Amino acid sequence: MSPNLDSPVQTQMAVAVFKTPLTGGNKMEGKLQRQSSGRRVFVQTETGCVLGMELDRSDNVHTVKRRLQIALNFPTEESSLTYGDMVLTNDLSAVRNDSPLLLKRNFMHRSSSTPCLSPTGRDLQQKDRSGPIEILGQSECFSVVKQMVKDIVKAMKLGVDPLPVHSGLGGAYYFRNKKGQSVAIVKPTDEEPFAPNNPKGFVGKALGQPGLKSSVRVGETGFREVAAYLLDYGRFANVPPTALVKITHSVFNVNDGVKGNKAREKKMVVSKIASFQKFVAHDFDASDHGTSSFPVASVHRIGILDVRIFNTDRHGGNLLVKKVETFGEVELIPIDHGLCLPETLEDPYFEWIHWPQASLPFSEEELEYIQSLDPLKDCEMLRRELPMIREACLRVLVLCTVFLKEAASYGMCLAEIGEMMTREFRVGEEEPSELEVVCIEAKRLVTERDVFSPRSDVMGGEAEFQFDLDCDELESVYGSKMQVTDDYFAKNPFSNGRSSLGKLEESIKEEEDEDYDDEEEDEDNTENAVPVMMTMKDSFFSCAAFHDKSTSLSKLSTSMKNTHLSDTGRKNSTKTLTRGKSENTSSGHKSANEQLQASASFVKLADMKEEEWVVFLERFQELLGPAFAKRKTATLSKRQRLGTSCQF
Ligand SMILES: Nc1ncnc2c1ncn2[C@@H]1O[C@H](COP(=O)(O)OP(=O)(O)OP(=O)(O)O)[C@@H](O)[C@H]1O
Repeated sequence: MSPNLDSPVQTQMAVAVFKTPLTGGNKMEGKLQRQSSGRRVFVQTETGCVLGMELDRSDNVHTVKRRLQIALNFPTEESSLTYGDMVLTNDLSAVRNDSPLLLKRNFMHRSSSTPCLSPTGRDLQQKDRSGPIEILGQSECFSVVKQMVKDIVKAMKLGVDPLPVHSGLGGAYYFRNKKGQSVAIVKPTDEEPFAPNNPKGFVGKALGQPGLKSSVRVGETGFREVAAYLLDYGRFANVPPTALVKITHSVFNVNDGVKGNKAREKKMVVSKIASFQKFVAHDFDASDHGTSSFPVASVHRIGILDVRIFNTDRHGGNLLVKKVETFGEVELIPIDHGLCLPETLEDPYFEWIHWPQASLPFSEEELEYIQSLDPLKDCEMLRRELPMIREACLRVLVLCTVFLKEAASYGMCLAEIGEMMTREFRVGEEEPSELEVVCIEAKRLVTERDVFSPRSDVMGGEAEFQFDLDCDELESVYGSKMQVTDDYFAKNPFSNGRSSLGKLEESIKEEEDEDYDDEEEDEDNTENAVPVMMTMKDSFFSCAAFHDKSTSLSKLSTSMKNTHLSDTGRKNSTKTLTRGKSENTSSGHKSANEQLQASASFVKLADMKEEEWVVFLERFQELLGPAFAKRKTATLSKRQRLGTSCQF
């Protein structure tokens, strides 16, 4: 048998043999599916081949691989079946109904241009009974999508073909109703930029490798689009309904062995995992038009979403603009959220950051919405609806939501929040954003808590602020499993959405108590005890009061407000990143995990153990006050210099 896992031709052939797609969604099959007590999964190979299969209770990784081997005619011994962060060894009980699984080859030197070998056409044992468009997920939020699917399937049966979208870097298709009107835009995950079947020449990577943004893997933008929709509670920011689907059609692109070349003479039906988003008729996008007519509320709402999901791709083209009846009014429709929720903090992109609307204060309603956000619930919901989502992405979501809530309750406006999240870029080098600086410091405090425990023998001397970016020597951020247990969030103090000040005071109080206990305990161990102050010495939070046991709460918070985040400290104590270098570095012999990690990351969230992460979040929240104070001072002096005024 040939090692032709990457063969796209097989994909087409295998799926074609399993069923005739346009009739595959018939009533009988739907019925069969519903009657089955088992789960249905969609297995995707690294080159995008998708196969739907029903799992019995007795199924395990071995039996699934065997079926794939028969169906797709490639050896599966040297491959792993992955499910988000999980590499499935044998047991499949964690896999939920309608989940996409990825079959990855174990060796790294693969090429997405492996020559295609013909399938044997042997009698296939596993039938793919799924219909032409299957929604992956059960959320009620998908009811709108269900109706669209029905309309499209009807039109497909009548021969109304989808139309390829020419703009954008990835493969995208407008699927239409029987009147020929666009109903949905479908973006297959294996046609993303750099993915094996990208129709626009941007190919060269296998699914699961770092993509256009190094903190978002190839093939993983689809579920992010869905996450943005699901997180947009009450359609606050107006994200169009979006679902993940398994979709079968001959319009989709499959490249041959030569990079970027399309070589399919005759179109064959092929199944893909794709994002499926409601098509919204619009007049232009935000890059084509002046922004002064954009409603303040719309800008704020989209900005709030972008901050929560750490959107790295909010450029003008990703904001559709629709004229409304009322004179001069427009509606904004945010699209393309495939590059949100990266696996690590990087440089976000917020087009709205310099729009005057973003500098206006949040309204009462917006503040209420922000305060009602609960990152615990968000994570629970996303794990439920999108079980393939990586914990690293959820950590970014939690961090950003906490940041947003704290910032808003401190009185920061959207522009200030966005600026604090954005990196400075000077002479080809990137410096960490203010948000990252706070994270780096919080992480240092967590580390020091471990290293400089009261009984530690280590006398560290200069507790220099260090951040090591030498990626090669570090355990992979993404590979290292975050030991997240079920009760993690029960313990996580950041889940209740309580006001920042209360939380801050509480944790400081706890810290005082803790320190007091430590003090008592260590009275007899003074030789070994490491003075906490020492560890703070060179921190850019060089605020002596911070850990002073005798400091009263009020004194403490005043002194923290007066603390300066020193720019020199920031420069000296953190390494800068050279954008070109970090993004263009050859992947060499590194694994996909290592390559992701080697991306432009100043601070890793995913490598912390559960307990560390909880402590980290506490420290992070405590450190935000001084950071906001510093930003306020900077904004004030800038305003004084420039004398700005915004009028709407
Ligand atoms: N929900 C939608 N409704 C209507 N048109 C849409 C929608 N989503 C996308 N489009 C159109 O399709 C085009 C391509 O979509 P999109 O930007 O999401 O694709 P992409 O390949 O991810 O693009 P990019 O390279 O800019 O990241 C958009 O510029 C827009 O014109």
